[in-house]
Order: sequence, then C-alpha cells, then structure tokens
Amino acid sequence: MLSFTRSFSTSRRALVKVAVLGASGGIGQPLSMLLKLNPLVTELSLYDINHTPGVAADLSHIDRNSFTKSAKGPDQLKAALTGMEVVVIPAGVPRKPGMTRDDLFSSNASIVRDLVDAVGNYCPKAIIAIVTNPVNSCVPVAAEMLKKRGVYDPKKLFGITTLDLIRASTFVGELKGIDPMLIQVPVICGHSGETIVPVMSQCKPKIKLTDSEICDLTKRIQNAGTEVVKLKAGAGSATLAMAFAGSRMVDAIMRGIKGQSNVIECSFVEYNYEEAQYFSTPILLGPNGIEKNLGLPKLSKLERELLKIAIPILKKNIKKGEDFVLT
Ligand SMILES: NC(=O)C1=CN([C@@H]2O[C@H](COP(=O)(O)OP(=O)(O)OC[C@H]3O[C@@H](n4cnc5c(N)ncnc54)[C@H](O)[C@@H]3O)[C@@H](O)[C@H]2O)C=CC1
Ligand SMILES: O=C([O-])CC(=O)C(=O)O
Repeated sequence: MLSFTRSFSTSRRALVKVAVLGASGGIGQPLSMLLKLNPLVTELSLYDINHTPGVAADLSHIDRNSFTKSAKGPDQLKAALTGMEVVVIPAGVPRKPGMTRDDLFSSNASIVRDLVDAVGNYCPKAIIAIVTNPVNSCVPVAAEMLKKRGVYDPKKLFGITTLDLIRASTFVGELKGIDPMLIQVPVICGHSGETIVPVMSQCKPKIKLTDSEICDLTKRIQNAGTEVVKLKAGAGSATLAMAFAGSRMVDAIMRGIKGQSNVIECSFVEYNYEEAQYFSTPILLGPNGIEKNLGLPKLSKLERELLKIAIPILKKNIKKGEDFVLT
C-alpha cells in the first residue's frame, strides 16, 4: 500500500521534488537521509521493491520542512515519480570480492532500463542521476531507453562519478597533510578501473607531487572501490561515502535548477571524445541540467597516456549498454 507521511510544514516553498529509486539499500538509505536534511528538497519520494514504508516513516520524523513519501513495487512507480524534478537511481546489485563493475551488468542493466522507462513515462522532464554500476554502461542504457520513448534530453542525464572526486581530494590531502575539503582534483572519463582518470596536473590549489606520487595516487583512486569491496568481504561495496557523494551531486543539480551561478561538478554525460559518446568532464549546471559542458581540462603527458588506455575500454562499456536496449 502506498503510504504518505508529512513532516511539520508551515509554508510551501517552490523547492525541488526528488525521487530516490532504490531508497532502501545500502546507499539509498543514507542518501535519502542526506537529502532529507537538504533545505532545497521540498518533497522526497522514496521508491524500492522492499521496505520503503518503514524507511520513509523513519525519515519523516526528522524535523525538516519537507514531505517524505514512500512507494513500493512497480505498481506504485507512477505515484513515486509523477511530478518529480530530479530522480536519483541507486537501485541494483553491488559487487562482491572478485567481481568487476562490468560483472554487474547482467543484473543491473535491466533494473536501470525499467526504472528509466518509468521515469520517461511519468516524469519525462526530470533530471536523472544514475548511481547504479556499471555506470559506464548504465548511462547509455538509460539514454537509449529515453530515446525509445522520444523524451531523451542529453542535458538531463548524468552518471554519478562524484565518489572518485571525493577520493582524489581525500588521498591527496592525506598524503600532503592538507584539509581535503580545500583540495579539488578533476576526475574524467568513466567510472571503473582504468577508465577513472584523475587529472592531478589540474589539482587546486597547485600541489607539488612527484611522478611516483602521481602514479600511486592514480592507482589508489582507480582501485578505491575494489579496496572497499575487499574489506567489506561480501557485504557489498561503498555505501556511506557514496551516499555523501550522491548527495553532493544532487545538491549541485538542485542549485543549478534554482539558478545559482558557477555550480560545477564532474559527471558522466553525453559528450563525444575520441568517438566515446559518453564521457565524464567538468559540467556547469543550470536550470535545465547541463548549462555548459566545460570539456576536458588541460592534460599532462601521463594523463594523455592514461586516456589512451581508458578510451577503448570505455567505448566497449558504452556499446554494451547501447546494444542492450537496441538489439
Ligand atoms: N556510482 C558510484 O560511484 C557507485 C555505485 N554503486 C552502485 O550502486 C548500486 C547500489 O549499491 P548498494 O546500495 O550498496 O546496494 P544494495 O543491495 O544495498 O541496495 C540496492 C537496493 O536496490 C533495490 N532494488 C533492486 N532492484 C530494484 C528495482 N527494480 N527497483 C527499485 N529498487 C530496486 C534493492 O531492493 C535494494 O534496496 C550498485 O549497483 C553499486 O555497484 C556503489 C558505490 C559507488
Ligand atoms: O566499487 C564498486 O563496486 C562501487 C563503486 O563504484 C565505488 O566504490 O567506486
């Protein structure tokens, strides 16, 4: 049964309506909590195939001026999605030790396909942000599904790669004894193994790193997801840092919607680079999603070499996603 819970509200503000699909999961729950705490959210719609009434009731007791509502199972997707402006999707299976993100494709591509199809049907103008792995393939799956429905807007489809940026700031900060919140490193290309390309040469503020430090940091960022999967020893992959990363990206999307200037985040979006149709680059966000794709930052020789390795892998990942819907 559909359950709606209303938290204390004294005024209706024209803020943002956000749906989380996969809201009961390891990422979905803390992500939903962080969104509940975000003053830009006016309505939070929690959808999953399990447990959403309880999760929504729990969150609804937090004293924030927003609605929390829940929907469970495909029959309630219409209620979950109608009127939503931002839809974030962490639904799907996480990795176990020994698996690659690509190994998740057989379970997760159909989940993303069906959820995005529902978004295209019930809130076709919504901005969609995909967390589900493999991101490199799930974003093309989503794009092809939306094209099928005739509602694809490349400015409104994002794959969330923010966790790679957070990790880059953290690891550089740890190495140099600097507060990671003061450090920004663009991370481009894709979100799996060698397709994760940190652009250390454009680190802000400028930090002196030796070639061997850059190589070690790059490897650590590329393998950080696997590091967590191994240490969780079968209990899944990154959830808490991912919820934080997802909340940062959705917050940026909402600030763009609200017309705040100069909101920039890296994200995996449609962008043709060396025949890869989707690519993570810094994006200027605006009222309709992507205001401007800022393109690739200036790259060092090493970073260009990393891209040479990454592009063929990324292209294969993209084609796999497209073919899944098209054939
Ligand atoms: N983009 C990124 O940087 C990251 C992505 N991920 C990915 O996020 C996904 C979710 O990870 P966790 O939350 O740890 O997994 P989880 O297993 O804890 O939660 C997944 C949730 O999705 C729900 N779900 C499954 N099928 C669904 C459907 N058809 N409709 C709605 N909900 C459905 C499940 O009921 C569950 O509540 C995984 O694919 C994982 O690889 C994880 C970390 C980082
Ligand atoms: O590694 C995984 O499977 C989850 C993920 O994408 C990450 O932590 O970056």
